[in-house]
Amino acid sequence: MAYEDVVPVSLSAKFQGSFAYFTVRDRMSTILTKIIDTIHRNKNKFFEEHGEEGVEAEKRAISLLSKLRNELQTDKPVLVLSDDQQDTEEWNQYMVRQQAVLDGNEVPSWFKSPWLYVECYMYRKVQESLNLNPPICNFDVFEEAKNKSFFESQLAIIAICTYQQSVLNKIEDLSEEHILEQFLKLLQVTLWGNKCDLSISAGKAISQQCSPIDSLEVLKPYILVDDSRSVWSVLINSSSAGSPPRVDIVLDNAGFELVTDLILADFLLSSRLASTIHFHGKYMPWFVSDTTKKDFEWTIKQVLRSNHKYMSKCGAQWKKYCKDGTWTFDDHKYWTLPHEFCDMSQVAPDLYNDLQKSSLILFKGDLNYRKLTGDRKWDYTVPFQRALRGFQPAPLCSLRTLKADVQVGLKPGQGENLSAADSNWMTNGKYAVIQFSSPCKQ
Ligand SMILES: O=P(O)(O)OC[C@@]1(O)O[C@H](CO)[C@@H](O)[C@@H]1O
Ligand SMILES: [Mn+2]
Repeated sequence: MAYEDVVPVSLSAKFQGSFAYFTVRDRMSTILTKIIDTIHRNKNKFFEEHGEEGVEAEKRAISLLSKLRNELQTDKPVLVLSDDQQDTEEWNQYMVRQQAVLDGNEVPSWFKSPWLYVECYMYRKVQESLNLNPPICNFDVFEEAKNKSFFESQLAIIAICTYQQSVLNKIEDLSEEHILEQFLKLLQVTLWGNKCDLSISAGKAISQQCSPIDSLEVLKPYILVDDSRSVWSVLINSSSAGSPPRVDIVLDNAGFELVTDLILADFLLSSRLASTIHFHGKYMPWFVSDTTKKDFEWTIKQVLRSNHKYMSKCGAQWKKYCKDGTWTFDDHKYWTLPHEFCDMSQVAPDLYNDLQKSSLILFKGDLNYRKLTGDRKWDYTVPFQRALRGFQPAPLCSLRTLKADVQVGLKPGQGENLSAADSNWMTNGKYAVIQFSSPCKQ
C-alpha cells in the first residue's frame, strides 16, 4: 500500500493518563461487573427455561467473566479463544500478529496492546463465556439496557416521527431546495443521535429527552467538519442520472440513534434520493448498545405497535420496506472483528466487494470512526482520506460525535484552539463531524 511507510502508533492504555488508559482501567472493568450482575439477576429465567442446567451455565459463565475481569485489572496476557465459532480462528490469528509487532519478550496484554484490539477482544470474550455454556449462549447481556434506553427516549421518538410524517405528507410538492433543507436536518438528527451510546457511560442510561429538531441550530457550532453538501451531491447526481442509488448505513447504537437512522433511510426513499437501503449491524452483542438483528427487528416492531398515530405509521412503512426488500439487514462478522477497515479488502473481500456496489456508505458512530482511521495518533490536520489508508469501497461519510481521542481532517490550528477552550473536546461527546471521502478525490 502506497501510504504504508509512515503510520502513527495505535492508541493504547500503555500511554498512562490517556483516554485509552482510563477506559481500560475504569470503564471496561465497570462494564464487566455490570454484565456479571445482569447474568446473575437472570438466574431464575435460566432456571425456568433450562432447569438446573441453566443455573449451572449461569454459574460457569460468571466464573469465566470474573476471571476475565481479574486478568484485565492485573494486565495479564490476552488468551486464545476456545469456543470454536466461525470467527475463533481469525481472532487467534490476529493475536499472533499482535505478538509479532511487540518486542521479542513481550506478549499482548490489556494495558500494552492497542486499545481498539483489547476493547473489541473484551466483548468477544464475553460472548465466549456464553458460547461455552450452550443453554444460555443466545442471551444478550445488554438487551435490557438497550430496550430501556428506547423506552426512555419515547417523547423524542414521537417528536421525530411526527415531524417525519409532516414532511412525508407534502414530499411530492417539495422543490429540490426544500428537499435539500430536510435532508440536511435529518442528517444532523442522525448525527446527534450518536450521543446516545451506552458504552461511554459504562452502561448508565442515556436517552434523548427533548425534540431533536428543535436543538439543531444550537448544536450547529459543535460540528467541527461539515461535508454534508458533498453527501448531497453524490445523492442528487446519481438520482438525476436516472437511477436513484443504493445507500448503505453501517449502524451503531440501538435505541434513539437507530430510530434516527431509520427516519433518514425512510426520507431518502420517499424523496427518491435512494432506491434501496442496506443496513449493516452486529452479529453479537457489542460495545453495550450496538444494534444486532434482533434489536433492529424489535425496534421496528415497537414503533409499529405504538399507540401514537404517527409513530405507528412510521413503523408500518418500515415493516413494509423490510418485507419487500427495499431495506436489507446484514450482520457480517467483520464488524465484530478488531481490524481497522483498511484491512477489509484482504480479510473480508466478500464484504468489501459488496460495499463497492453502493453509491454512498454512511458510517455511524465513534467506534466506526476509530476503525476507519485505525485508532491511531494522527495529527489533527491529516486529510481524512489519508487516514483511511486505501479503504474506499465507494463514496463514504462518517457521522460521529467525538468520544475517543482520534480526529483527522481539521483546519490548521483548529484542534489547538479547541484544546485551549475545552480540554475534553475529543471525548465528551459534545462535538461531532460529518466527514466525507470519495474515490474521485483520490
Ligand atoms: O461507537 P459509539 O457507540 O459511538 O461509541 C462507542 C464508545 O463509546 O466506546 C468507547 C468507550 O468504551 C469509546 O471509544 C467509543 O466512543
Ligand atoms: Mn456503539
